Amino acid sequence: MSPAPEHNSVKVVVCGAAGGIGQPLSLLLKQSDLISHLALFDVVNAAGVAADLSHINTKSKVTGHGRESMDEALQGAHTVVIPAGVPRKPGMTRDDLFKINAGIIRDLAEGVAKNCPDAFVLVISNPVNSTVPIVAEVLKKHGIFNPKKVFGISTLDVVRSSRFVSEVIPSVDPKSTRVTVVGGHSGVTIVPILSQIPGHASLTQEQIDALTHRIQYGGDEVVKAKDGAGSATLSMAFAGARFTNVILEATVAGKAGLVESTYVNLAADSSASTQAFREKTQLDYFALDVEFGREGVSKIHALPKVSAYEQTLLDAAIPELKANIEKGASFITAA
Ligand SMILES: NC(=O)c1ccc[n+]([C@@H]2O[C@H](COP(=O)([O-])OP(=O)(O)OC[C@H]3O[C@@H](n4cnc5c(N)ncnc54)[C@H](O)[C@@H]3O)[C@@H](O)[C@H]2O)c1
Ligand SMILES: O=C(O)C[C@H](O)C(=O)O
Repeated sequence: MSPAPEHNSVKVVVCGAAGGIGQPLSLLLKQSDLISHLALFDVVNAAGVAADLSHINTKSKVTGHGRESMDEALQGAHTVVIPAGVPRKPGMTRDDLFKINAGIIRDLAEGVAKNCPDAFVLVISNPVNSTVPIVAEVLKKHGIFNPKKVFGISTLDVVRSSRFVSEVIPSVDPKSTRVTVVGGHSGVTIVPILSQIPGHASLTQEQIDALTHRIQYGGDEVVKAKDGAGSATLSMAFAGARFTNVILEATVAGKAGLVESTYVNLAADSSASTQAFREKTQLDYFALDVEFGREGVSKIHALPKVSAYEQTLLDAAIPELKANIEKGASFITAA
């Protein structure tokens, strides 16, 4: 077991820190007392963003690192958060981003292997269903993959679910109601388990259909509204900071019992129930509720009881997810 990091030696790196997500995410992370050094890496304008944030009177030191200094940025990191890469424009799927983002993620994962092999790696860049397997395969190639420490941030699906459900069921408080969202992070692979939320019985099937569709395609709503200027950035920064803070609270502050849905390698939990699920689905990655401890994943919660309707959603999600995972993994293994 690795020793708990001292609060004054927790370096968090944001890769893609000058982007639409990277800037507000870095701003939110600057507010954390658990971070002692916030390193901002980007191929453009990292120094400017870092200079700006460095004036905020919170605990962390802020440094900026440009194209030539990725190694310096990543050196000794505790946690690496990755929103680097291109976002969608109207008419594109997340998978259309693979051509450009796969190589960016591979190179960043190589940087992690070289400079901070023990780091927690939190991937935001799309297509998440494929970029997480890319990171894992690079780390496996170097013999350092720890499935308890690599995550796809699917928190935005959870955040949207809580908000959208509260608009339909007035008794639901969007802040305190956490909806379990499983599967992956794109279209039909996003499966919200609405049958488990309080007040579900009051929903008509038409409302369940509409809510499910809105959660699965919430990203498209933003892409359409931004009309060519990108995809969700502010809500993603909020979701990304929420997930990063959970990781820091569990691994640095030692807070027990924290649970968040995240896209994770199912080898992270060797329990019979997780391995039976892996066997049944034939999937190596799946978003499920995960409980965190000092070392990262402490437990992957079983898929909750699902309704017949949700089972049809899962049946549609699994083949697409499988193809997405294979595409990401083979980008490294077949190279
Ligand atoms: N997981 C999610 O729920 C979720 C939500 C929203 C967006 N995203 C994804 O996040 C990614 C970023 O979105 P955005 O709106 O911030 O895009 P953006 O274009 O505004 O910012 C991306 C940043 O990455 C930087 N970058 C590019 N290549 C890099 C490299 N090799 N190393 C370091 N930095 C590099 C760019 O210079 C830019 O500053 C996209 O792929 C998008 O699809 C994911
Ligand atoms: O929709 C996108 O492309 C960005 C992100 O994955 C989202 O869900 O908002």
